[in-house]
Amino acid sequence: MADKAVQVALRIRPLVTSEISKGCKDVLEVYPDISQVRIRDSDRAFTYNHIFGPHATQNEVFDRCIHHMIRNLFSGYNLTILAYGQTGSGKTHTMGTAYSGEEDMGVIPRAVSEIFKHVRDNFTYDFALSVSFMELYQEVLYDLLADKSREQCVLDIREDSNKGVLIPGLTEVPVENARSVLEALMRGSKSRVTGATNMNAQSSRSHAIFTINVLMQNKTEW
Ligand SMILES: Nc1ncnc2c1ncn2[C@@H]1O[C@H](COP(=O)(O)OP(=O)(O)OP(=O)(O)O)[C@@H](O)[C@H]1O
Repeated sequence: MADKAVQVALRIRPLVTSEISKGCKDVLEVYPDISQVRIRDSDRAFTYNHIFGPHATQNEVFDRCIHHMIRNLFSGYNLTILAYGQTGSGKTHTMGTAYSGEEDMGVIPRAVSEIFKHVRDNFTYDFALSVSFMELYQEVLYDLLADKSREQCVLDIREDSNKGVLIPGLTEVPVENARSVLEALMRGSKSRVTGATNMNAQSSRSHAIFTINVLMQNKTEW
């Protein structure tokens, strides 16, 4: 597991309509066999664990990068899926953070469905799952699942030498099925700050962390 503890995938999104109308062109050449991209007309090349070209589907991304890791959760490992990239590069689309129930689902809704498949198929353990959702905007942390006004949703970040980083007061919503997780995801997404940037008319303008906590206990130990 150690050599695979961190995997980096590159996803190249297709040009969006505004870019096509400005005459923008793709500048990356993909070499899937060696997991490499090269910048056209240059000698600069970059290698990743996985590369997805502009035509890759949401399903391919999930299947190749995430699906096999979900089961590690049930062996007690923490799993972080982090999307990183400049504004408009496709983080929200890939993660499915702005899930509305209609679009081609991104990573989070697919991961949620997979987690509940494991829970349903496992008869040895009892499970208690909960979710939290927070947003870091201009160095202030907000609780996206608290039923309060925005000003009352501000959270503190504290450090504890034993427990690491703590967020006292963060709302944790107990969830019993995939549907209730996705409802929490949609509810929290609506409270996020959005605005337009030069690169993205619907930019999120913040960092968001959606956490699923899985507590499992052997039925014979109760
Ligand atoms: N793989 C893809 N296929 C088709 N369209 C995509 C893809 N990835 C992103 N897009 C589109 O590109 C635009 C920008 O994507 P998105 O909002 O996900 O970017 P972002 O990285 O979250 O930006 P920001 O940091 O500004 O919030 C959106 O219109 C989105 O629908």
